[in-house]
Amino acid sequence: MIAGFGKRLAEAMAARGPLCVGIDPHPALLHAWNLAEDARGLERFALTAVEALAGEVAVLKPQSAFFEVHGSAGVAVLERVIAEAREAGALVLLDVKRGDIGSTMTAYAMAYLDEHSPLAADAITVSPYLGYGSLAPAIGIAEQTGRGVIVLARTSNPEGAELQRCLRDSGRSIGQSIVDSAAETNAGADPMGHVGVVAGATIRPGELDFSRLNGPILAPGLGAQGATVDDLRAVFGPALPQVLPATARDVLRHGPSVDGLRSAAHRVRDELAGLLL
Ligand SMILES: O=c1ccn([C@@H]2O[C@H](COP(=O)(O)O)[C@@H](O)[C@H]2O)c(=O)[nH]1
Repeated sequence: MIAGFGKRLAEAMAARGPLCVGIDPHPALLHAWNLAEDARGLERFALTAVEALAGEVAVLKPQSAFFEVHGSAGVAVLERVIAEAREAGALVLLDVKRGDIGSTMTAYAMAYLDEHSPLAADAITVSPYLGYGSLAPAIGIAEQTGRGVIVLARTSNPEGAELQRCLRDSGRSIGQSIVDSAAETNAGADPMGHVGVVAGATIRPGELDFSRLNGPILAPGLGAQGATVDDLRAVFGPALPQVLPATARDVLRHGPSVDGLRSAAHRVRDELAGLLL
């Protein structure tokens, strides 16, 4: 039986350090790497990032939007990126932020979490805007296939606060209620469950209580969005062992040299190593 995503992620973080690097082929980065803004440029960019990083960091996070923008050729590149990164030993978290009514959610789950799909990653990001319960098909299929689902709770962008900090009747914020729902799903899992949450490294310290989560916390916002390692310490405190800090542009701007990308990732990884001391 395949091990659960929580266990696989905990092992990868212990072996390689807790760093997730995003593969975000922004047009500006393609230009900076002297690549054409087309599917061939995309392919060179993304596979260079895989070559440089897949043997080094715990998790690679391709941003689906930057592949989809190139149509079917871009999606074909994404399929290769997922396969080659996994082959080289990285866990692949596909940042695709899907969410829909349950019956459609099943199709999304089959597309990204079923073993036989060409787009199957180790985990995906999902949006709970249609209700945490609507994500049940993805959560169930992920559990069966040893994969993970990372639910947006309190995103790193400044606009996220207006919705995610709103209080529900229970007095909890929407973001906190997502964390609490994930905690219910993960209860009893060891070392942690397969349902994670997104909580930006940019949010205010003390906004969320992760004490019952028992699952991974994807923390984007490090680097280009302004968050620092000190912010991670302040925001996540005792939950730091579950935190997977994520950064994309801050590493990718050191390409196209494979050594440059690798050194940049190592610098961030080494800085993060001090977090748990
Ligand atoms: O709350 C969120 C959720 C996802 N993201 C994604 O992460 C990367 C961030 O890239 P940087 O270059 O490190 O800023 C990007 O793909 C976002 O879509 C996020 O930033 N915040």
